[in-house]
Amino acid sequence: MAACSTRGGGGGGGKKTRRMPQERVALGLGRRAAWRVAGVAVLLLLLALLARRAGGGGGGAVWRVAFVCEAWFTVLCLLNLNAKWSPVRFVTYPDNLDDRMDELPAVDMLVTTADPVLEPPLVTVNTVLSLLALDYPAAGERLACYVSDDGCSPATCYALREAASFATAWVPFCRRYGVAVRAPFLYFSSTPPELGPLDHKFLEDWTLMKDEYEKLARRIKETDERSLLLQHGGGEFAEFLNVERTNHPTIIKVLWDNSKSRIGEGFPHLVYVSREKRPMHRHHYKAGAMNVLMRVSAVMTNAPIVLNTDCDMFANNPKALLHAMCLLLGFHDEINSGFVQVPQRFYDALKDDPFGNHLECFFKRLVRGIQGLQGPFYAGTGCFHRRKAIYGVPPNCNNSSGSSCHKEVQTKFGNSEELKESTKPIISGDLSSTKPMADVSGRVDAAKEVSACNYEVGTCWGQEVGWVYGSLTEDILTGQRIHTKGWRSTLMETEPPAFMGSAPVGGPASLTQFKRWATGLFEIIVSRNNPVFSAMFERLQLRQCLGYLIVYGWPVRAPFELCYGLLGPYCLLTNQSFLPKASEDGFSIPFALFLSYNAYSFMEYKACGLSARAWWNNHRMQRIVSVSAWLLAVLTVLLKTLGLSETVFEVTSKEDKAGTPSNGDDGGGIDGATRPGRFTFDSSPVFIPVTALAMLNVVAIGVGAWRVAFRGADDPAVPVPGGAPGVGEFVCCGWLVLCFSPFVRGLVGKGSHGIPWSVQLKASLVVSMFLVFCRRN
Ligand SMILES: O=c1ccn([C@@H]2O[C@H](COP(=O)(O)OP(=O)(O)O[C@H]3O[C@H](CO)[C@@H](O)[C@H](O)[C@H]3O)[C@@H](O)[C@H]2O)c(=O)[nH]1
Ligand SMILES: [Mn+2]
Repeated sequence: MAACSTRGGGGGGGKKTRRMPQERVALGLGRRAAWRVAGVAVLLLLLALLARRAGGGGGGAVWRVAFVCEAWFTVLCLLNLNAKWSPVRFVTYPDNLDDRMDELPAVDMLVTTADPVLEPPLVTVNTVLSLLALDYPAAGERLACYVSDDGCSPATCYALREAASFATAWVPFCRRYGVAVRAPFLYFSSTPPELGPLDHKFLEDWTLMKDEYEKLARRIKETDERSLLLQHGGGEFAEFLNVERTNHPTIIKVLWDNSKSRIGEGFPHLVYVSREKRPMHRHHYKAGAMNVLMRVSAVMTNAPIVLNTDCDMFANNPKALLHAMCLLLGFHDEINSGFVQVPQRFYDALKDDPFGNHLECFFKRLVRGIQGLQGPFYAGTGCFHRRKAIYGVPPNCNNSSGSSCHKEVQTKFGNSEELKESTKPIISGDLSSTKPMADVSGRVDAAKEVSACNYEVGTCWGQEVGWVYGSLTEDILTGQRIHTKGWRSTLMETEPPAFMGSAPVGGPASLTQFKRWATGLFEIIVSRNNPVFSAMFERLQLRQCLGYLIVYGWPVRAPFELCYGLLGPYCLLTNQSFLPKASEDGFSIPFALFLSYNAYSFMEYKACGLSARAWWNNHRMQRIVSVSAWLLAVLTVLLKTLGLSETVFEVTSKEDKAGTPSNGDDGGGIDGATRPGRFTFDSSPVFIPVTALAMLNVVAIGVGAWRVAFRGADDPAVPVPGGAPGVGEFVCCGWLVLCFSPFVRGLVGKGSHGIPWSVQLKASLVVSMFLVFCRRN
């Protein structure tokens, strides 16, 4: 690919002195020092423990296993220390953009959906409506919204068409009254805001809008695909007749062309895209869908900035685009903002994060830390990209448009003349010069050409260009590719949060999501995309690379945590120890480590404004996830590497809370037969290891206690190195039982709160095998 020299200046920033629309804020000196000292203290304790083990004192196989695991924990501690060393935050001031309103770049907003059952069309419709109603100067000319439907569902297409016509009233309503939440389901789930005594007109409009939304929601919920096709057969939905989800040509529908059917100031174009699918062809899940949307939007509107959100992540702050512009235009050099990521937030969040998937502490501590290096990871949704960076072009490089490069452009982007032409202004990097094309409807054929499933053959799409293939976590991998080219990224933290989505609830859904993430992350480590290569041979900074390794290291934790978790029960069962005795002076090291590590992570949650319960839930879920989802992910990838299986993107089910707004109960309380915060189970193998570990630890504590009570009775005085177990081993097992308490309760629970007997049976078998193993040793 074209190698470019780095020149300063350039980019979208102006040279005149202007009020800066963003400000970089570092953590106060005192607090930064305190965190560093605390982190170093934990690290020193780990090193002390390792030194003690290396210097003898115990011995035996268990000590060696413990040494290896603790060495790994020390590596993790070091990586974390590196990442969290100098945290940074950006504050944005959209008002300071006032004098540039005419120059703000066009934005293409890309939304993906994949399954009309797991992702009900009404959820997607709310996301799309919230995007169409965003505040932006000349929104009708500068914004366009594209929805990719991998489900190829006429119901989704119909829902979006209805949404477009609802938007003709909804968008002006939002603008007129400065509506705060522009996803109608959420807006209408509470009583109308009080605007003052004179707002009779507002109340009237509000009631009318709510009524219209309820009708829309009902229409969408009541359509089924079959009757839609029968009713409209041959008509508008004819293209969906006789198609299979995995085998169909491209369907593209311009549902709203602002240049044709304009009302008032207008609102963004809306385009429905269902890319071509063929059974023999690999489609690369979301990454493939995003690449098609990139090309379709390129030949239609070609905005230099691209916003990407999942179908359930609605815009929650009407000024989201303006805040993003503060970060995209607010630096003098484009290199600083290759992309702008919004921390994921969840609108229906259960109290205290019972499933450990709200990621709040992750974003506030780790990602802000990384922001002090090269910048946050790309998290898949709520992200503003420069099209140029997505095209694999390094910052401040604009020489790919010369005629000598024509061949190169073709191999990179493919054969479409329209697409090749569209890359020129993008690569030049001038955000304001790229005027969106007016005639969207006239571009459908060009768009179909670039959505064909063999368009990418022989091009750089999926590697050097676009979303990167080869991992189920295409997001972090694509972000890494961008950082590797030398770009930096920023985190956009606003109040209220720019986007809100839904987090999976319950054991099976949460663990499936964690498993998919870990599978994707592990796929990256064992591939040529490993960031260590990028740091060695390209422009990924070393410390940023170490930051990536923290996240990629999640699945690698599994074997170590599993072994470490087995040490306690093994020692209690075989009458050995892997920790110093309470009477020995070495005991103070693991004791202090246990206290200080937990105090440190507890303080992190407190500093993020989270409760003690949230800390505990996350700690507990990390232990559970490590030996369930992470473990299975590692096995899946190993099987894939051996060519025995494929990894599959299992879409998270999005609960349809976007239905007709509930009357009366507007506190958002979720009711239903299962209590939402409690762990639920199904017969998936992911539950077997933790169930087995929970059983094993309970048994081990029992055996150990029995031995203490009747000490010496019939114990053969085996001279085990390190001696019999002490308080340390009991604490380890007890702590694990506490962490696995949802499973301990699940052993006796009923319905979905109980662990299915098939899982219990398999877990008991595993436990029995372990007991036999212990007797042999
Ligand atoms: O074949 C597919 C599969 C998924 N998707 C879309 O991908 C998005 C994310 O899927 P979801 O099931 O919601 O996964 P999450 O774990 O919630 O998503 C996070 O993690 C994913 C990587 O595992 C990223 O792609 C997402 O952006 C990120 O929000 C959704 O909009 C889907 O419609 C597709 O378009 N095509
Ligand atoms: Mn999701």
